[in-house]
Amino acid sequence: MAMATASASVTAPLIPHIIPTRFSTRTHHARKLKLSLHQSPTFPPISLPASTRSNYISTSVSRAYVTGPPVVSESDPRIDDTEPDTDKAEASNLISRRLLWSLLARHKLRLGLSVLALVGGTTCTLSMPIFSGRFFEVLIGARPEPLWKLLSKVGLLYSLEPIFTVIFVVNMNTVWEKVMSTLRAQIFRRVLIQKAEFFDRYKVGELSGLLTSDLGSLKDVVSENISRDRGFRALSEVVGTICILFALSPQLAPILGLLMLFVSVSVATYKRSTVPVFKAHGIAQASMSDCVTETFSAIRTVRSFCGEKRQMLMFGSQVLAYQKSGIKLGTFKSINESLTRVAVYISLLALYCLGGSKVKAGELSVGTVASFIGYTFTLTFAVQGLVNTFGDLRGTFAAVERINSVIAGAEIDEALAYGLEKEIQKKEVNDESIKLFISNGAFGKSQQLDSHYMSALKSTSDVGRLAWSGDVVLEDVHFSYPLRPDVEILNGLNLTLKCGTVTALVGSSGAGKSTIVQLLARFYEPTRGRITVSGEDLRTFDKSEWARVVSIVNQEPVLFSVSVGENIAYGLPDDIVSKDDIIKAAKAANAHEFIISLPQGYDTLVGERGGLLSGGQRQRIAIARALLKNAPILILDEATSALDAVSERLVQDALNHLMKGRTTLVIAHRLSTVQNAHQIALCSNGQIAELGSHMELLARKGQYASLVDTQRLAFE
Ligand SMILES: Nc1ncnc2c1ncn2[C@@H]1O[C@H](COP(=O)(O)OP(=O)(O)OP(=O)(O)O)[C@@H](O)[C@H]1O
Repeated sequence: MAMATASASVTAPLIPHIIPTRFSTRTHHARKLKLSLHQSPTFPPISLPASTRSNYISTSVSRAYVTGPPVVSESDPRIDDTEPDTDKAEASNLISRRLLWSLLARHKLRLGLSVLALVGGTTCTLSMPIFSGRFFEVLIGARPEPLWKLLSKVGLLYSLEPIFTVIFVVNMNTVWEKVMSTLRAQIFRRVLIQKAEFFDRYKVGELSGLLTSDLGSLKDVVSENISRDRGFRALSEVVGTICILFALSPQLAPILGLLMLFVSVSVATYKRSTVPVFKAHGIAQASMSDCVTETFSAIRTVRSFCGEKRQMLMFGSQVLAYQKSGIKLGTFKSINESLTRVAVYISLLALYCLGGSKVKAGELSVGTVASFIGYTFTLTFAVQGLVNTFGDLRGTFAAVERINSVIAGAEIDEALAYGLEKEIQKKEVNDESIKLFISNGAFGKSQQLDSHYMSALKSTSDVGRLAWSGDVVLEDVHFSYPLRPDVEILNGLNLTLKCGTVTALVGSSGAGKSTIVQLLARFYEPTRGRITVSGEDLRTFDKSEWARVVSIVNQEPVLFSVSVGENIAYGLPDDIVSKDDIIKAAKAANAHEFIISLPQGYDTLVGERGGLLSGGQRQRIAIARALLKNAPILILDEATSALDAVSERLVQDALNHLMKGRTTLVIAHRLSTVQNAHQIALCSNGQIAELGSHMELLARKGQYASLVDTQRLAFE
């Protein structure tokens, strides 16, 4: 583009008009589950790997579903899980041609207007050289038309062309921005409802790349190609120019037109082949900036190791690499720019020779040759724009394939997806940002909510009531992480968390304590066995409902980079939380005092992941957040080891307050917590090996007693 503009400025004096981006005992449940994995009523069906399917249809899973009636009868048409292969392929591709068309079809009026403006603008552009030719003919007296009349027509063309351009660009851009917003929102939602193993498999950077650079490439294919010398306009200008050349001079057009096409395509293809040089310069710049970021973010480590010289060496070599690629880039830039001119010069020279001789022989008018000069420029720039557009398309196809391959190979967490769908539907339809996530059928029939499945799930009030009044029981729980299916982490674990009491979970590192927490939080589901609350299998509740009754406070709580107040209010993300409630929660969490001493009090920003606060402050905010949430079940990864004595006491007081009256499971790190718990469970070899009070377990002189012996100091 820059090159084209530069070249255009050279030619501008010659030709003034060239101015150049988702239950009973037996196999029903297993079948239903298998089905729903294939035929999500909310999202396009996803084909599962064979290993995953067999997990879901194992008898142990059906055993898990012993609480409710069968949801889907044998006659239900959805039981048939065979689908045509083409449908499967189409369904697994989130971004398909069909989807893009259906999203574009929502903007028929704007698209129609764009097409009209494109035709109008191209007509104006392509008419200009004709009028230039006539202008010369009038000047030399070869055309008996008054000059003012001709100039007024030229003036009209000059006024209309920019108007058509504005109408075309504004409408195309608006339509594409809207399509891209819907796509971006839907991909975000699709990633958000993936099973936990999806996030084990892909790095955060890879996922954010899908939504930023990959989707950005799809956006650019239109946004960057609606300018005068790219995309549709370039295509229409190339086709139009060739037609006009033939109409003006059937003798000259085959030779000149083909020559111009050949030269322009060759130059444009060569220029396109230099794109890696431009990219290499960008990569050199990125490495230089990575080096700066790494050095200054780890400045204390650099200083403590006297690493300044090493960092200088590293930065120096990056600077030299950047310099080298910059010089190379400059050379290629100038070659590219010159080549554009060479393309124009060759075409012009051929025109002067052939056209000139025809004029001399009286076979062609001066005006026609003058028009040909204009078309030489139009064709040269339009062809180069077109080659660039095709190059962009290649990158876009690769990006779309990347998005589709990541999404197609993944499984939607259905219990989460259904709950989310219900939530979205509850929201005010006027809320613009939620509207983006409502696909209105654009993502296929399967996007509609399966009310049959939904009605089978227990209502929200049920979960809350059951969790506040009943025990949470892990019954014969077996579990392997999906990414390591051969390694059984839990093998027939049984544990009852008595309602309103504290259970301390202890065990050696890697025993599976955090895994139990992950299952209780339903980040993963047991491979065999079940977890119940008041006797009801957790899988009969959608995950959003379950999430509302469980609070988790981690060892290293993650805060969002918003204000302290907003972080506490996140305990109830869908509600408007009053400042009084936030302060109440903060006070109960021993956090109020330090918060009001911050520069902007509750409005103080906490920085990335809460980095502007101390570890103890972050934990107390997380505790305040959990207090505000007021969930009946509490999971605590007690961690006070990193805190000083004062912080530790403040955090411990806050935790004691939080645990009161709740069914609590705490991965205990401190002896005092273990001693004060109603029961202690020792996890070993994927099972609860010992269970009882501190004194009972000590008297047993088993693993717990030796753990206390060997780690007494750590506990205290
Ligand atoms: N996402 C995962 N995918 C695969 N394996 C995992 C995953 N998370 C944990 N594991 C494995 O599961 C086993 C149990 O890990 P877990 O984190 O539950 O132990 P833990 O008792 O909490 O240990 P610690 O006290 O050190 O935190 C370990 O062998 C670990 O490597």
